[in-house]
Amino acid sequence: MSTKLSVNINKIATLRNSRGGDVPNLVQFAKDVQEYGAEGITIHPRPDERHIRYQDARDLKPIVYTEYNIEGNPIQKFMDLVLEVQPTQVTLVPDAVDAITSNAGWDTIKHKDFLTEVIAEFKNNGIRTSIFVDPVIEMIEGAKEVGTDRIELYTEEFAHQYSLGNSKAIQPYVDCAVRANELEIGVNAGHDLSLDNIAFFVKEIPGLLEVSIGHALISESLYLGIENVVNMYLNKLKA
Ligand SMILES: CC(=O)[C@@H](O)[C@H](O)COP(=O)(O)O
Ligand SMILES: NCC(=O)COP(=O)(O)O
Repeated sequence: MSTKLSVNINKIATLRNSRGGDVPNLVQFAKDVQEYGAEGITIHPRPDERHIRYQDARDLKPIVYTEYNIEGNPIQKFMDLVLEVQPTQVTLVPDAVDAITSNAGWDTIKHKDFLTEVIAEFKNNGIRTSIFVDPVIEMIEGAKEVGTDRIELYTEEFAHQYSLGNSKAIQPYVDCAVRANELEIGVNAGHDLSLDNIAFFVKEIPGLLEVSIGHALISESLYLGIENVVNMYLNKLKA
């Protein structure tokens, strides 16, 4: 079993929106990265539509033939969109509306009843569920209680520590992945993963099913080219 690469295209929408037109075209970009080898497309339509717009989620649906992952805080408007679009997977993220980016995982104990209800709604509609969590064992065990198919390990702290030379920061993620595997919860990961840290991360994490990568991948592509970078990630994931 190898780890799938899902390309988060939020930053393409950021660039598009900056001039008010349709360049770069988001749909064409999603078609192209799949052709280059991406095994999924991830988007994160935020309530203020600062980058991905709700209409983008609809426009992308017919052209995503790999895995389609829509991330977001399950406010009613988001839930309605996901149920309408029917992606492969929905990833629930407890974002504050004004957050500059995703910056925390779910408290799966405190929000057990809410998450149980929301997850059941998506699963009853045939959509695979994942929830964004910090690498804390109790949160993984809470994830089992709410019935999610998968978790997404929030990897910002790992990425930051790894960049400082502290590779031991991987340990909580290893422990949580082991526990998730024991509980038969699928393991995804994302946030600040990059060409610098991905090979080490994927080597150490047991049963890693998917990584979703956007900010670093798009930034690296400015220098190395998107087709080249997608294949660099694929090679590191399959090594
Ligand atoms: C949940 C997560 O860490 C990312 O998927 C998120 O989509 C990043 O959002 P921005 O692209 O708005 O920073
Ligand atoms: N879920 C993580 C994601 O989709 C992309 O996060 P990042 O690579 O933009 O930090």
